[in-house]
Amino acid sequence: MIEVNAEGLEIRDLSVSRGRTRILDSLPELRARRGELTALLGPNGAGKSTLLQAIAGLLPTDGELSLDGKRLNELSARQRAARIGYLPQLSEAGAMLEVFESLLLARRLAGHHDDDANLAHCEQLVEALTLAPLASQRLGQLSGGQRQRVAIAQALVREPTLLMLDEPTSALDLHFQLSVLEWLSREAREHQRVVIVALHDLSLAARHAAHVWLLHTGRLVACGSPREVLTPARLREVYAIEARVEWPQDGSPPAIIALHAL
Ligand SMILES: Nc1ncnc2c1ncn2[C@@H]1O[C@H](COP(=O)(O)OP(=O)(O)OP(=O)(O)O)[C@@H](O)[C@H]1O
Repeated sequence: MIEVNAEGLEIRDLSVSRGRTRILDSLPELRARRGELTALLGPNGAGKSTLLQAIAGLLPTDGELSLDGKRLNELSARQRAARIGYLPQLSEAGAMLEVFESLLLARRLAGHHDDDANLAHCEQLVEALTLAPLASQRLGQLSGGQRQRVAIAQALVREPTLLMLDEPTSALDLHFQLSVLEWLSREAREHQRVVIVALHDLSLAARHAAHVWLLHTGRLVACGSPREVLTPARLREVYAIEARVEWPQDGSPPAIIALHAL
């Protein structure tokens, strides 16, 4: 029986600077719920990575960030690492490690110390993400898309309460774009995790996200369901594109088609 907990991640009046430059400016109250996939959207330079890094504790912040009612800045580094999984945009770390080894290591670093359970969990995940053919290859020998799938597994294997992935599908082929997003929304639902995914593919976001945060030049432009947020007028304003937005009545997936740049 899954315990439903709707608290999740809460952001209030958040500002983030890098050096003297303010990148995110007073984001108002925002919530990412347990059990849901939240898509973080916005054009290049909008502040998506900055927001994820700030939540992960990698950048100083003003304002409030809490997870299940507990303020993140009051957690120790170890407590944060156990609760939060963060997959950066590009990661080249650990090129000499083998894939399976890297998963075991990620799990131990997140505070899971039962070796038998760790082995069983990693084997299960490798199977589920169809990584078995890559299990004994070194990370440095993988293609960009294969490395990205392993990095997603490294974030998942930690079983964090809050899982954040920065453009996790950027190097993936069409099959894996769909299956990774399906996997992430199932992870959120079945394990009541908070999952936040920064994406550029608006159709994927519309199809898989329960909730969308749309950023533009360091500000929150809109949040809500994909259908509420992703309107042609807003896409014109934020992305400077003319787009066709389709929400079919027959249950087929939504589509957001960029027609031309303005
Ligand atoms: N390490 C850094 N030092 C200084 N400024 C930075 C740094 N990283 C990003 N910025 C600036 O912060 C702003 C937001 O960048 P960020 O990477 O958060 O955007 P993004 O929405 O993730 O963009 P993209 O879609 O291109 O990945 C940009 O103006 C960028 O130039």
